[in-house]
Amino acid sequence: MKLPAVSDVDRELVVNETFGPTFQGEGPSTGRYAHFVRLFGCHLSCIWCDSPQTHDATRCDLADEQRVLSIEDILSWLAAGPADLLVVTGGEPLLQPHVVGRLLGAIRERALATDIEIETSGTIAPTDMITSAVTRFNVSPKLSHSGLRRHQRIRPAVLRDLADSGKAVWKFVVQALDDLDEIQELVDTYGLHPVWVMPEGTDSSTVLARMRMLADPVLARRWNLSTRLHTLLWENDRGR
Ligand SMILES: Nc1nc2[nH]cc(C(=O)O)c2c(=O)[nH]1
Ligand code: SF4
Ligand SMILES: [Mg+2]
Repeated sequence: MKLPAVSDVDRELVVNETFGPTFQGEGPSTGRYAHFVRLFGCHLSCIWCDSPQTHDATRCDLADEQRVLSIEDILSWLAAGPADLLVVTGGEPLLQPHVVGRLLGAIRERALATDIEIETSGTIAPTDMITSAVTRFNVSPKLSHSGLRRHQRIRPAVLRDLADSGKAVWKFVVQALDDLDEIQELVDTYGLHPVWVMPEGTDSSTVLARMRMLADPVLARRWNLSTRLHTLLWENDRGR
């Protein structure tokens, strides 16, 4: 019997941009030398989304923002400038699970990155292949200020899956001090640990002001505080 050929869909990624070297700007690896693949597409629509070009046709010309790259294209790009940390972000990277799994497997096989992180909203469960390839999931469950309904942004089974992977950190985007109570409820309900709190903001003065507002209250809860280093350094520049 003739086996079906692997479909193109399994070999090709829909990408918004690749960039680096730069620094990982968020979460536990902040400051690390890093390369980024930003995948196209997101099923959510957070009011304050800082990457609308990945999915929001009302704000961006999406035809201009997407390109189809093969796994080999990305491997060649990484081989040309060897990565220490590869960050796969979006959009929502877990919308392309099969091809992302194959890509990450190939990167591991060829040792093209020391560590791999995925930035995800925590609303789509990762495949086993992805989970075994990554160093860490930086999971950002969205709070009510995202404008999303709770059932869109909080998927209990997915949160449990990610927590069970042993590779998740929980990075919450915060605008105001009241948001910390909302995080606490999610942390207590779903057993989320460790917690990272990160200010929402796409300009350095907002990020700094919110970090100053958050510092003591975050310490009081024994949580971690993330900056947005790329925003402090380069404001809202694309490809940084
Ligand atoms: N430097 C830098 N670090 C980042 N960490 C997460 C990012 C993202 O857009 O998900 C990001 C980004 O866009 N730039
Ligand atoms: S989940 Fe991320 S990419 Fe999607 S709309 Fe929200 S902030 Fe933007
Ligand atoms: Mg960003």
